Amino acid sequence: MAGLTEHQPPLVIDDAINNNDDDDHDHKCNNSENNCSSSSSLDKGVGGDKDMAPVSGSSIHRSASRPQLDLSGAAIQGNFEERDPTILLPNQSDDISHLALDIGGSLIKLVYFSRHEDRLINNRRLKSIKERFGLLTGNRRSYPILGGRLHFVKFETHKMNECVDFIHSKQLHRGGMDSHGWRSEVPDNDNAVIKATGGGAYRFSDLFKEKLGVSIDKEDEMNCLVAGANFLLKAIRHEAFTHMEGHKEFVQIDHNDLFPYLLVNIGSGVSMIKVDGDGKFQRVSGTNVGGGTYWGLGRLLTKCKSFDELLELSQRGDNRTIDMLVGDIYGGMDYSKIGLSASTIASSFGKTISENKELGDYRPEDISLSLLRMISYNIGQIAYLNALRFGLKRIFFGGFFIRGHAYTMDTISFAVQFWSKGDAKAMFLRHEGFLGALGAFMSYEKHGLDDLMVHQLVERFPMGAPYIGGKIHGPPLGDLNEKISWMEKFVQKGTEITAPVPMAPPGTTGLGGFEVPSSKGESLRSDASNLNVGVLHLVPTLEVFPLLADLKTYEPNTIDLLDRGELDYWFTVLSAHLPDLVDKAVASEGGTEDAKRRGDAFARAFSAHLARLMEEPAAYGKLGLANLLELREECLREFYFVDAYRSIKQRENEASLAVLPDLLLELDGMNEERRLLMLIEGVLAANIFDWGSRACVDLYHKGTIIEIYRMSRNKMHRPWRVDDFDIFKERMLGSGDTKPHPHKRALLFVDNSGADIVLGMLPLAREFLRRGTEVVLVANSLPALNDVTAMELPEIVAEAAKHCDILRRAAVAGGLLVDAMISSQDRSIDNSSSVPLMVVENGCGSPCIDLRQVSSELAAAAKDADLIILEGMGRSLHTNYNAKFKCDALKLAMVKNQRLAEKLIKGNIYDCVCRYEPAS
Ligand SMILES: Nc1ncnc2c1ncn2[C@@H]1O[C@H](COP(=O)(O)OP(=O)(O)O)[C@@H](O)[C@H]1O
Ligand SMILES: CC(C)(COP(=O)(O)O)[C@@H](O)C(=O)NCCC(=O)O
Ligand SMILES: [Mn+2]
Repeated sequence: MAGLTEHQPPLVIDDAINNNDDDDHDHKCNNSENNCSSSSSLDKGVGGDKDMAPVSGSSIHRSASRPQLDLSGAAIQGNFEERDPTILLPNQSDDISHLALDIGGSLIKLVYFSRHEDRLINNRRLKSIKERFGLLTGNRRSYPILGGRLHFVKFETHKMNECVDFIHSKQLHRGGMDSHGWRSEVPDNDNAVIKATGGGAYRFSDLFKEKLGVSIDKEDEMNCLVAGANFLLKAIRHEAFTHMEGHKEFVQIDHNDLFPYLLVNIGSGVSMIKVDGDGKFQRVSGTNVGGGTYWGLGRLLTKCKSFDELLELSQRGDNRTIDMLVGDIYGGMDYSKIGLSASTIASSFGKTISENKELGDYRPEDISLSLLRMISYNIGQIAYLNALRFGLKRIFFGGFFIRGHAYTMDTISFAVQFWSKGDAKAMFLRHEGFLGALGAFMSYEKHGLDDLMVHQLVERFPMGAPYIGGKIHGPPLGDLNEKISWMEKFVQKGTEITAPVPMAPPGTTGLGGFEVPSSKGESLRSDASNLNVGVLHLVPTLEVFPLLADLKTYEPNTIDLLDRGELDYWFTVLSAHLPDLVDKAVASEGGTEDAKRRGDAFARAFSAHLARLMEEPAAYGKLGLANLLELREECLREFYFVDAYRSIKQRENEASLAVLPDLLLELDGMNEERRLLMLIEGVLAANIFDWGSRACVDLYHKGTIIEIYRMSRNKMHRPWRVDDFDIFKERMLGSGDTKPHPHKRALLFVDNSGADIVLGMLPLAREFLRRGTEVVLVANSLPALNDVTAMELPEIVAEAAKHCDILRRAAVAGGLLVDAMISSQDRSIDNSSSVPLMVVENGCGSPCIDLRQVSSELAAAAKDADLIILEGMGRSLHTNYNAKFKCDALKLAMVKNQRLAEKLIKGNIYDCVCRYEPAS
């Protein structure tokens, strides 16, 4: 649709409990043998149809802990004999709840929320776990917002008709509010009310009534700006950042120390608001020289057709031809006595008076830059003066004038820094232009957004849409086909993918002067501001892992990609892995034409993200290796690759289960001490099955799964590179006559499918069970590489339990084995005679884990745990290697990457880590 001047990715609000949702309802899954089955392996019971891949539950998850596609009631449409028949997803819905507008002098900002029906939890394992940990008994708060997304769109105000058409085409105006403040599905909208703020709420009130039949409920603009800013600053981890000399840094906001601050909203005009708390504020100043001035004057002086064009021109400008500099007045010298360098602007546009030149004699590029600097600097200065007036140290800048533009932010920051002598700080917001609209949205009563916590929001990155900037028809995540064609179109505009956003430091002289922007690229990329904003999913059930020793100092990432060498290395590794991954992904969906198209689009989208991050590592927030690895998984899901390694996982599970009985027999013939060593060795050896590691994948060509496993075991010589085994053994077995009490509950964070889980972690779990320690297997909510998921574990455990009484009784006690397997009489006997073996999902879909955001069931399971075992590179090295816990912690991994081995443990590839840290 032509009316969209630019697109902002949606703030996605979603829910973990309800296995429902997705707005991509018209995607057709064209593959009969794959994942579009309507029932899961669990629903079928253990030992069910082996031909069905044990991957999905009642829904296919697409984002961490957030189910995306509702497959319930899925049915083949048309001829069953046909190859690749279309499957309908009748319950896939995308009903719209709220719409709020901010109609400003230049732009209309639109925020709308789409939600999804609550669905029943029909997963037995989940139900049993939730019952066990009291998660179904009403001790959680009830969340009024469950499932859905917040979408952000903007239009130019003079194209109001297109905005109205957009609202109409999406039927965003239909329906009134129900008792929860939600839009109810009433067909007629006589009483429908839309919240709106900004001057246009008054100006266009009649038009809305006339064209859409809705009334506008006007909300105070300042109120909305403040509400929007407070929400963003409290609820989003990487919302605010500083930007100085091309360097962007995220600011951790302490919620208890947020107020007071100065909010400077640079829209058409500029408002400066002193904010003292929620709803407590005062508009203390403003200036009429704002975004409208830049856009208006700039248009007149340069004949630019769009704001972006004007901004883009400034990239190639040199303001020295327009501005009168200190050096011009002082014969090329600094005026150092008062701290002014020769390149300081003495008078904006000052040079244009003295020469005998017409407008046409000046380069539009230079004019645009002078204008941009004049206005940005002026606003920065006035903002600082107001901060000074009220003793405020922090100034947050919002409004669409900023547009994520590096030079604008640097100029403002410079002004604040220069005049305050470093005392006050300019900060910017990633959702810069949507503060008012968000505030209007929040003014709907009982929406539940205002008491959200940081850990309940998961940020994802927008795919597809951001890359084509202006000409977008709807929210980027709306429709798979559209998404793919965006990526396809993008190939034609190929250069833009890698065209750098000019982010190079402008280079200040340090004395108040700026050099010209040293732009790397030819143009301002149209998606520059879009890509700064991630997609936010609200997952009300996420919690902080309660066993973290100190949340404040916890940093999940071991490797900080701000180190350029590291970033370059991982960029190369992930790029090199891409073709292979695409092959696997396409094959996992049956290798159809549709799958190939999606595979192609995925590769492009992921490459584009990598390229973007290479240019600006902080584009999406603070970047660590875990974020990159997660981005890859999210990107796969974005293009509907549900589980790229599905068949590999299945094959490896089967091969490993076949040799498990022999292994258990061998272990049972050993004494305790030897057995414990063998078990830990076994975990480390089996961790070699990692399809994310280039080196390991190369190895797999050299033998069968079992041969590689044996080879790996045979190479397990102690001491390992990090070897705390003896301390761990002492805690487990004691020394001399002292027999320590067994742990009460162990949380085993498992990693890969196949040998890793079956021959490594399950036998270890069995040892704990044998010793009377309850075991909780903690596995991914969503697939990531070849990692085993919580959904797949019950079936694996059931298979293993066929050969092992300890596992069987514990699995029964833990509610893992379903009725089909045993009679209820057996169950009651078994229940009383074993500690339970349980499975919980961890709340994420990545090979790494950020323990600030885990599933509520994991958090509940952690309450009684006194030992945690983190296994695998992703969970115990890339993330959490330095994490400290309130309980005993064992970190086990084989290092399958040479660079990491050198850096982290001063060792080599295939070295092992057995790090044990007693409770701190
Ligand atoms: N695509 C765009 N079209 C027009 N103006 C834009 C665009 N992107 C950024 N701007 C800048 O943003 C300003 C509007 O900011 P905004 O926060 O929306 O304020 P308002 O509510 O007054 O419209 C414009 O005056 C212009 O400087
Ligand atoms: C993605 C991984 C962390 C998974 O490792 P795991 O947690 O399974 O031990 C690992 O495969 C990895 O770091 N790969 C990097 C790429 C490479 O070395 O080729
Ligand atoms: Mn793994």
